[in-house]
Amino acid sequence: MTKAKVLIVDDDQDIVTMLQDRLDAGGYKTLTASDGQRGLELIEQESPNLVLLDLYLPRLKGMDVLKRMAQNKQCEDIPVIVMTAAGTIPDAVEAMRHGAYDFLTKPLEKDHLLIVIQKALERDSLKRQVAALKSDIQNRYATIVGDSAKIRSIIESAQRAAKSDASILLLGESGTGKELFARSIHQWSPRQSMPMVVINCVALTETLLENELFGHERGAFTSADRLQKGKLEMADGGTVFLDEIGDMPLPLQAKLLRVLQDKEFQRVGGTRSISVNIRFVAATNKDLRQAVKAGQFREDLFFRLNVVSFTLPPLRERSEDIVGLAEFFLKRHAYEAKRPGVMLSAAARAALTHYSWPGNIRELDNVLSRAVVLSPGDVIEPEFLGLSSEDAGSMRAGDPALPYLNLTYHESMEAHSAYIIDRALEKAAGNQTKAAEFLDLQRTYLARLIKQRKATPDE
Ligand SMILES: Nc1ncnc2c1ncn2[C@@H]1O[C@H](COP(=O)(O)OP(=O)(O)OP(=O)(O)O)[C@@H](O)[C@H]1O
Repeated sequence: MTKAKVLIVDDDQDIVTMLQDRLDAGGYKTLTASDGQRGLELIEQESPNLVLLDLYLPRLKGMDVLKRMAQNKQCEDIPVIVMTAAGTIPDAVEAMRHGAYDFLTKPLEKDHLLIVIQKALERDSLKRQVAALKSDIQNRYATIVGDSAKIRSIIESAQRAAKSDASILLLGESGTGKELFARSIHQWSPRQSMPMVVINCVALTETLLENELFGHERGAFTSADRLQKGKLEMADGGTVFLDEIGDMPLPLQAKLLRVLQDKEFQRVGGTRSISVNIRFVAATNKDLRQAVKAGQFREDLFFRLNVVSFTLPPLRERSEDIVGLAEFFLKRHAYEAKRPGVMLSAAARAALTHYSWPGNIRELDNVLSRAVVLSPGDVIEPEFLGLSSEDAGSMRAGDPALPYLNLTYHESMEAHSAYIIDRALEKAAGNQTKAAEFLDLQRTYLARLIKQRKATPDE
C-alpha cells in the first residue's frame, strides 16, 4: 500500500523535526512548510492526504490557510488537524468551524497524535467510498433509456413533479420501469441526498409488513427484545417507495393513510406519535380504480397517493425503443460477462423488435443476459434469444437443440426457470396471477422469483 502523505505546517523547527520523526516511524510520508503561504502552495501542488497545521504562522495565518482551502474545490476535502497551545482552544474551535477535522494541543502526545491522524484518514477514506457508491447508484438509476415521444414526455413531467413533495403514483404492467422511475424521481428531487427506502407490499405477511413500516417498541411481542425503527422512520427527510401498493392489506392501508394525512405514526406496541417528513412514491400493476370499486383498496388512500400519476407504457407500445434498450442491456451484460465484442445480428434485432414483450423491459433485460451467456460466437443470432413460441415445444431437458450444455448446473437451472416464467407471463399477457395459475405456483412466490431475477444482474 502506498504511504499516506502528511504535510506539516509549523514555523517551530523543533516541532517539525519531532513530528517528522514520529510520523516517519508511524509509516507516513511527510512534507513540511514553515509558513502559511508555502503550506498552501504545497497543499495545492502535492495534494497531501492530511495536513497538520499550526494556527500562528508567518506570511499567512493558519485560519486563512483553512479559508483558502475551503474556496478551492481541489483541496476542500483534505482533512486538516490544527495544532494549538492549551490556552488558545477557542481559536481551535473557530478553526473547526472553518472546516478543520480536529485539533491537538501542544505539547503533542505521541500516541494521541497517531490515533487522531489515523481516524482522520479513515474518515476521509469512508467519505470517498460513500461518494463513489453514491455516484455508482446514481449512474445506475440515472439512465432511463428511450427516445420515444411517450417516454420522453413522461420523463419531462416526472422531472417537474419530482421538485415538489406531491405523492406520485406509478402505474403500468410488470417490468415497465416503475421502480426505475421511482428511483429517478428521488434523484431529481431536492431530497436526493437523503435516504430512499423501498417497501415491497406484496412479499410479506400483514404483521411483518406492519413491523417493517412502523418498527416496534421493546416488548411489543414476545421476541421483541429491543426497540426497532421501521422503514418510515429510516426514510425521514427522504422518499419512501411503496412497491405493489395494490397488494397492501386493508388494515394497513388505514394506518398508511394516517401517515399521509398527519405525517405521524406509532411504532407497533407504542403509544408515542413519531413525526416524519417523507415523500411517497407508490407503484402498482393493478387497476387501482377497479380495486377501489371491488372494496379491496381504500378510496381515500387512492386519492392521497394519486396526486400525480404516470402510466408507463408497455414495451410493445414503444417498439422504437426496443433496439436502444437491447443495446444498453447488451453492453452491461457483455461487460459483466467479460465478453466485450458481443453484438446483435440484424436478424436478432428484427426478432427483438417484432416480439410482443409480455414481461416488458425486465424480460428484454433477461433475454439479453441469457443470450450473452449462451451465444457461442460474438454475433448473437435470433435462436439464442429464445423468443419464438416454437422454441417452447423443444424446451425439454436433454434436448440437444438447447445450448445449456455449455453452462453450469445452476446457470442452466436459472436460464430454464427464466424461460418458463417468461413463457407463462407471455401466455397470461403479463398478468402475474394468471401466470402463477399456469405454473401452479402461489402468486406471491412467483412475484418473488421475478424479483429475484430482477435483482441478480444488479448485484
Ligand atoms: N427506460 C429504461 N431504461 C433502462 N432500463 C430500464 C428502463 N425501464 C426499465 N429498465 C430496467 O428494467 C428492469 C425492470 O424495471 P423495473 O423494476 O423498474 O420495473 P417495474 O415496473 O417496477 O416492475 P414490477 O412491477 O414487476 O416491480 C430493471 O432492471 C430496470 O432497471
